[in-house]
Amino acid sequence: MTTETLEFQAEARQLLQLMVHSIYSHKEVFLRELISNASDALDKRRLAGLKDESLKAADDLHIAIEVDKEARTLTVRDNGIGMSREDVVGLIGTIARSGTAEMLRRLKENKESAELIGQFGVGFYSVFMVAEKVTLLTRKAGEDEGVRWESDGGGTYTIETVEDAPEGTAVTVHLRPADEEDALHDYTDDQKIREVVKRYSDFISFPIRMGEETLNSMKALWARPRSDVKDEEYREFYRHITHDWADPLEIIPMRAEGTFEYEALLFIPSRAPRDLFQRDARHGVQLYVKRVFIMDDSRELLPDHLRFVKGVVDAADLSLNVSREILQQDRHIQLIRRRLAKKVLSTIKDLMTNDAEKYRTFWREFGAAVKEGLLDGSENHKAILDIASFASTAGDEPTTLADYVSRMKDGQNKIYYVTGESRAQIENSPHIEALKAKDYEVLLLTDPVDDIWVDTVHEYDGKEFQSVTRGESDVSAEEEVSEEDTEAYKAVLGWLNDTLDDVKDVRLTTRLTSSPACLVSDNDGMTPALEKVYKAMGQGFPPVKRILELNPQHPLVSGLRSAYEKRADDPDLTDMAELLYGTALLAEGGDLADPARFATLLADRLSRTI
Ligand SMILES: Nc1ncnc2c1ncn2[C@@H]1O[C@H](COP(=O)(O)OP(=O)(O)OP(=O)(O)O)[C@@H](O)[C@H]1O
Repeated sequence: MTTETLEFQAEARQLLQLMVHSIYSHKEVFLRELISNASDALDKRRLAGLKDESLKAADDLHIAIEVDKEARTLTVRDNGIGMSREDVVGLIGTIARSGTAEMLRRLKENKESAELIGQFGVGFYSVFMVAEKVTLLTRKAGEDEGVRWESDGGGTYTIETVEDAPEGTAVTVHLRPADEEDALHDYTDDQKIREVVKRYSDFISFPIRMGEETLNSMKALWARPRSDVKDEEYREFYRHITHDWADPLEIIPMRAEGTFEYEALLFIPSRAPRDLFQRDARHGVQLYVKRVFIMDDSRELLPDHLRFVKGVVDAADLSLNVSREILQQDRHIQLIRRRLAKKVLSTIKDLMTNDAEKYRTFWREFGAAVKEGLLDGSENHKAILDIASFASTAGDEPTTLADYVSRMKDGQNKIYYVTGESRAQIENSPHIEALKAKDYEVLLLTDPVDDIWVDTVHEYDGKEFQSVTRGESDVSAEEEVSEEDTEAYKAVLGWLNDTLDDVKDVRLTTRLTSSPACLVSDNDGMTPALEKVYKAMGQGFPPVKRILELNPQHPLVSGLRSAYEKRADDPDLTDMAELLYGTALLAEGGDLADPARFATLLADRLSRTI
């Protein structure tokens, strides 16, 4: 058979370089990675056999560890799904994993990169921390020919077809000489191997054998009572199923007995994945049926707004052949989903009371996703509002709604909020001046989803949500607009209304104390932030016109009035009107339609005042 020499893909080469020169002190994790891959391959093999008679799996699915002290090799062998030639080139020769570029960047930048390697969990390539050379022999289930792959971790690898490979995969590591100083232990030592397997891979559900001896207990972690399981075991398991290097924020074991039995072991990660808001991203938990792995990324078992939750659900009464379509309709699955969702939310509620810091991390990472649950008419609105927190004018720390309500002033009966892109942009918005003057608190909502749920959820604890940028102000620092002012401004307001094409109406307000003007929406009108959300979703709308509100107490506004009374035809006044409108737009963080024109008008005005 001819042997071909191929090059690793560029990113893969870089990663290999880092492995070969690694000074990471826990190099033994390479064994964890090989066992983890073998275990995944065995899961896939068993599943393939269930789905296709002709692929009926060998009875004895297992992992074997073989050592040759003379040759200084360690082999991890499985009789799992195996790989075809294309698989090997595609899976081993390249790195498709998302986030690799980011990982490489951080590894290169970071001085302590050695420790980061372990944290990232670099998979198969970690073997090059301990290997001079690696040989992989594999045959895919159902195929006749096998493949032999070999590399020393430099820029290339060789690959050849072989006739007599056993089904499954064997990875043979040609070990570098042991060097305790470099944290290179002797991985041909039985005792060391036992220790490493026990430490990292005890829960693997297939036997890991060395000679006659089985090294792992194989106990499914979710089937063991919590009091029996060490936190470290949970964390290893979490790493095994998620490939997340950071420890989970919270571990939630569950068990239901009775008519429909299931066990679940859920994890709340400590940070959000970068694709949390990508529609087609992989999310969800693993589904098992009576300890048999059925599928990854099952999104049917948790509502979408909890898609970041990881873990395992083992249902007793499902068919092993269950498909995603069946899952979507299955009554029991819906029941499980409701229970899991309730449990996750109640766990967060407990965190709020018992571990404020963890709660804050949770909400910072996942709050925006959880709030999506407020949109779907789900039964958990109340539970979600209870665990939500929001930035507010009351202080730097986010507040819960319950705390907001407890701080409400006498006479205040609504929960006021303003939406926008960032706290900095909205906390000084002119709209909240009057509320500030009265010392009313305003929630500062900055997630895109906030603009939508405030429309579907109308109240909390009997208190209505009220946007400060919509409708007539019902909170005035002063009295109502006086009749005198109404009369005096009638003419100039009419003229402004005709002059400014971009606004729907111009009126006086008492909601402003220090700003000259602001823009508000009709009570049922769309807010600018919501317009942006729709635009981002690809839904355009004709621009929605808003109402320009003026503060009659402001010298600019009263000045404009008296100027208009004296010289209504002066073209300068039109420029002033435009500047006034532009200022209101800028004050709320909006975008000017023609910034250059605004700047020219402003410069022109200013130069005349010098
Ligand atoms: N023993 C094996 N049997 C079958 N396929 C394997 C085996 N080892 C690796 N593979 C295939 O190669 C791919 C790459 O493995 P690698 O360990 O680099 O990444 P991963 O397992 O996907 O992610 P990670 O190791 O970071 O968890 C695997 O996803 C799998 O498809």
